[in-house]
Amino acid sequence: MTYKRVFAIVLDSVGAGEAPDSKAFGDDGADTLGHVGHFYEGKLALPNLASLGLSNLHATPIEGIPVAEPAKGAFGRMQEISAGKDSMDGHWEMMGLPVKQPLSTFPNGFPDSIIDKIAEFSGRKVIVNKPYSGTEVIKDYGERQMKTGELIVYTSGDSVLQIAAHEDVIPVKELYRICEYARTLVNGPEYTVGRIIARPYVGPDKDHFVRTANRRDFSLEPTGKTDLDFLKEAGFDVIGIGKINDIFSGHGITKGYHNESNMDGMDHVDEVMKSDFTGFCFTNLVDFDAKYGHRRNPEGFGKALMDFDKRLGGVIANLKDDDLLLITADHGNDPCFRGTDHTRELVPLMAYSPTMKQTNFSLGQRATYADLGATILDNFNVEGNGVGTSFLTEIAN
Ligand SMILES: O=P(O)(O)O[C@H]1O[C@H](CO)[C@@H](O)[C@H]1O
Ligand SMILES: [Mn+2]
Ligand SMILES: [Mn+2]
Repeated sequence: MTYKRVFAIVLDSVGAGEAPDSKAFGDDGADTLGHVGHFYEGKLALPNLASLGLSNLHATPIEGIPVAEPAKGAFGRMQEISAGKDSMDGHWEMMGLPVKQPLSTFPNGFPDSIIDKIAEFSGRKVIVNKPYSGTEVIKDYGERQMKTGELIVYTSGDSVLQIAAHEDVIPVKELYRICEYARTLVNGPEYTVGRIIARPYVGPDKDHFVRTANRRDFSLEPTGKTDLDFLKEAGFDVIGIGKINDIFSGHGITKGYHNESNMDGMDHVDEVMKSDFTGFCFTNLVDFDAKYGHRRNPEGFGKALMDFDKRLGGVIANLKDDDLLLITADHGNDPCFRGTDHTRELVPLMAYSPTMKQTNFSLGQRATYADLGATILDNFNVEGNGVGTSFLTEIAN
């Protein structure tokens, strides 16, 4: 074992620029970090991410983020090989299970065969049933739902079936039950949907509706073993923070924490860092994506990055000699791009330990996100499914 504890933090949707296949997704030109930096005209202050090589790894330096000379650790970018660009694809691929078969998407809404069953099960009429932004859909249909108790079902460019419900009209527990039922309808073979997402919200009227932290993702069961399973079976601790537990349907996780927000997530990271464990702590911070990326709000996105960066300073300071920190993302969500969907991009990769031998070097452009999990398995001498190439020797202490 090289490192006793490995911490990976996924900055959900913080893409690092165009990927070789961006065009095939209609996303050529997307660059989440580059465009947020440009929006801030040099005032995006991310000193800790910068010290780990955030600008070094980008094709050209990000505006306002100095190239670290030298960078504290190793840096690079990773390319996605999964068919989709959703969180599930990204996280599964990081853990050695790329999603090779495209999952079902519904640009024209879900077929009656699915909608009718949801209506019958819930005893509620289904409305909307088309791609929509989740904050817009409650603005447009929330007041109606408060009167009628109908279910707001919508989707996006991703393989997702989302159900929005006012917490006072459809209690959260009932919403979860409906989502669990909807899950059973789309596990294949006809339709295979990545995630059913419960989207509860509160508020008196359309100008004051807010979505709550009771969001829950009901993912497809992993279609095979992931690196998390291999680690757990080998007796290591596998701690999931944020929607990690949901994304893997609890598989391979020994302890899970639900996040209220990015800052709450970082509180959990701090708490776990203070504990003694041997294994892997996997964190997802979703606010970048849900609150700013899909909302095409570059200002909020940059602010969230700066808030994270402040907390990162504490994490770096608290790392023990045998801790390894990895920072990456699951896809892009360029807040300056057209539409409101995720963007196919390369993702950043930063690796740092206070004791790593070699520093200030590039890990290059990794051919798959699975290199991350392969490195973690290699660190713990655990055999996996052979997907991905470990870069442990390069970052060893
Ligand atoms: O618009 P909201 O509800 O945030 O939904 C977004 O969140 C989903 C998961 O990231 C995406 O597929 C997109 O639909
Ligand atoms: Mn995501
Ligand atoms: Mn998203």
